[in-house]
Amino acid sequence: MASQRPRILYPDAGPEPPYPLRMEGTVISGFGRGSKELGIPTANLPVDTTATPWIADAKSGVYFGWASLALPGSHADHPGNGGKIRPVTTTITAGAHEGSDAAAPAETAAKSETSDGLTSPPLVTTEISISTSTSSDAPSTTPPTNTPSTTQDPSTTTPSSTTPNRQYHIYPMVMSIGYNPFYKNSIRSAEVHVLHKFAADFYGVPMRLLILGFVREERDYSGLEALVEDINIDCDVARQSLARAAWTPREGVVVGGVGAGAVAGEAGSGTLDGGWLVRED
Ligand SMILES: Cc1cc2nc3c(=O)[nH]c(=O)nc-3n(C[C@H](O)[C@H](O)[C@H](O)COP(=O)(O)O)c2cc1C
Ligand SMILES: Nc1ncnc2c1ncn2[C@@H]1O[C@H](COP(=O)(O)OP(=O)(O)O)[C@@H](O)[C@H]1O
Repeated sequence: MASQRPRILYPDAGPEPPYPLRMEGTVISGFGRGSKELGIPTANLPVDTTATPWIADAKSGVYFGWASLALPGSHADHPGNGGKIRPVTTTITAGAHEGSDAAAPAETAAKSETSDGLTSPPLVTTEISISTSTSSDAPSTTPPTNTPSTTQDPSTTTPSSTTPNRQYHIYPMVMSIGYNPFYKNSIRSAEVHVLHKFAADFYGVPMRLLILGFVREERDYSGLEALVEDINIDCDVARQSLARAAWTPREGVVVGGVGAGAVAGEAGSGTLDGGWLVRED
């Protein structure tokens, strides 16, 4: 049963070779189904085997790790945007290896919050930063497309590719690499669900990924609800697996609060080398 899937993967000691794997690019549009059909938006990166040679041989499936985003200062979720961001105290889960059904029921999963980690049962108290926006989902302002674009989306955000000294902020993430057998895609995609509730889209924004482990193979499903249920469990697996010191970056701002004792904005909460995620271009 899906709910019996283990929630913590890999030893506490930290990622094992070939991880961490790195990938970076600019967020492009996909098929527009993530938000609308699944209630789980996914930020797509181009699958470019020149820029990312390892991806040619990477097993299709679900992975977890950390994403960093260089959001423009004008974006509501930019951590430096003091007017829109406030610290709150919340709780997160760690330690439930199996059996605890922390996943949202399939029928409520699409509308329940899956992207900010706030619905997990409590165990570890931490402090996180969240947007004060009351937006219940992440509506895309991008027109629907029939095929995923391979170029930068005409974004509503400020293009940051020309911005010097971009500042990256770190978020936990879960991602899919593959052909989405439920949708029978013919193009291989790399799509990241960031475990944070954003008030606005971030097409065109530079994103880096530090992939720390493999969760499961991609599957076909008899219905949308079963796919959403599994993705919600993937999110739980990522949150709980990352909530250990050796899996949490010691650098930068970790937004989302899954780190071992992590306090958003406080460096040094983990022992993982996350320098690449936040280094300036
Ligand atoms: C964590 C995660 C796991 C996923 N697992 C599967 C899967 O097992 N099978 C599948 O067909 N699609 C899977 N997907 C992909 C979704 O079907 C995909 O996000 C959706 O088609 C939206 O695509 P779009 O961004 O192009 O609109 C997964 C996505 C994520 C983020
Ligand atoms: N938590 C999130 N994780 C990933 N993308 C998000 C999130 N919140 C908002 N977004 C935005 O939503 C977009 C993805 O929406 P989606 O409906 O999957 O469309 P697309 O098929 O174009 O990727 C991302 O490119 C990003 O701009």
